[in-house]
Amino acid sequence: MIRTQALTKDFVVSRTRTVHAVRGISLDVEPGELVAVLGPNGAGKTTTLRMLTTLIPPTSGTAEVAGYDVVAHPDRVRAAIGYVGQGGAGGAAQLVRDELTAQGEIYGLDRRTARRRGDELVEALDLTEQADRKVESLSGGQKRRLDVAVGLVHEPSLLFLDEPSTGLDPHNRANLWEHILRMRTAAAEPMTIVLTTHYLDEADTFAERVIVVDNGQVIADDTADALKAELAGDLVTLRVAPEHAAGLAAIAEHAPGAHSVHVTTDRTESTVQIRIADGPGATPGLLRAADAAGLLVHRLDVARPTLDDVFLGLTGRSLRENAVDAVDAVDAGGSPPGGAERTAVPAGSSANSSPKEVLA
Ligand SMILES: Nc1ncnc2c1ncn2[C@@H]1O[C@H](COP(=O)(O)OP(=O)(O)OP(=O)(O)O)[C@@H](O)[C@H]1O
Repeated sequence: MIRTQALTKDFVVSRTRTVHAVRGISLDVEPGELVAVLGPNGAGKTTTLRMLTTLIPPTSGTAEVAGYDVVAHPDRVRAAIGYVGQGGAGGAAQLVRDELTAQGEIYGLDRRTARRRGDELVEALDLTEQADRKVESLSGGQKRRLDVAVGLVHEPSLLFLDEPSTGLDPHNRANLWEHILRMRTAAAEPMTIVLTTHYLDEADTFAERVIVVDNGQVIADDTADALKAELAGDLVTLRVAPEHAAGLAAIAEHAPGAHSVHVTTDRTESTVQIRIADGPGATPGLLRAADAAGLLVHRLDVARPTLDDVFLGLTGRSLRENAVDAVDAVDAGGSPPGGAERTAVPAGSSANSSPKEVLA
C-alpha cells in the first residue's frame, strides 16, 4: 500500500541553512495495516505524511502510495487516499452536510453520490444532530469528527491522519477512536490507516504497528508489545535502607535479563531501579538473593514499560521532554536549488499548517 525508498526532505531556510527534516526513510505498509508514527516534536512525522500525500515533493528517494509514484502520479495518489491534516477542514460558514457534499464533489463524486456519502458519514461519525449547523458552530470534538468524515468522503482505501485527536479531551478522544475503528472494520476492504500521534497510549492501544521516528529517521518499527519487550523491559523498583543499596544493586546486575540498574538515595531510603526483560518472573529470585545476603527490601513495585520507555531506551531522551528542534537539524550549505519548500494544499484536501503542539 505504501512503499518508500530512502525518502528525504530538506527545507532550505536561508542561503546557508538547510533543515534535514526527513533523512532517508524506507518503509513498507501492507494493505489493512493500522500504523502509528510516533516521535517527538520536529521528528519529521508531518513532513513524511505530506510527502506521502503529495502535498510536498521529496528532495530525494521514492515513494509509492496506493500503487502510484507520488511524484509521477500525484493526482492518482490523491484520488486513492484520504488525508486529515492538523488544521482541519475549511468551509467554516458552510453547513456540515453541505461541506461534506462539496468535498465529495471536489473528489469527483456526482452530487447525488456525494450527498448520499455525506449522509452516511454524518450518521457513522455521530454528527446527525449537527448536520444542518454551520461548521464554525461545532465543538472541537465534533469538528475533528467532521475532519475525519471529509477524509473519508470518497471512500479511500488508505487514510492518513495527522494527530487526529490532539486538542481533544479524553472523552472526545475515546469517542473519535471508536468511530475511526468502527469505520475501518465496516469498510468492504479493511482500510489502511497511517496516523501520527503525540499520545503514547493511543499508539499503544490502537496501532497494530508503531514506527518510531527521531531526527528524520526511523529508529524502531514493530508492534508496541514487541518494542516494549525488546527495547525497554519491565521496571522493577526496590526500596531499601541506604546501607543496603550497593549490595542489592550488585545482585540486580547479575539477575537474568537485567538491562540496567540505577540507584538513587535520599536521606532515609534508597531506590534501586532495574530495567529487566521479565519483571514479575525475576522478582522472586531477586528477593530470595536479597534475603540470603541479609538485605531488607521495604517495598517492591513492578511496572510494565511504556512506549516512552522504548524511546528513552533508544535515544536517552523521553518523548515527553521537548524534542530536538529544527535548529538541531540544520547545517550550512548543501542546499538543493529552488529555495524553501512551502506547502501547496491540493484541492479537496483539508491539510494546512497549524502551530505545533507539545507532547501531551
Ligand atoms: N516548511 C518548512 N520550512 C522549514 N522547516 C520546516 C518546514 N516544515 C517543517 N520544517 C522543519 O522540519 C522538521 C520536521 O518537522 P515536522 O513538522 O515534520 O515534524 P513533526 O515530527 O511532525 O513534529 P510535530 O510533532 O511537532 O508535529 C522540524 O525541524 C521543522 O521545524
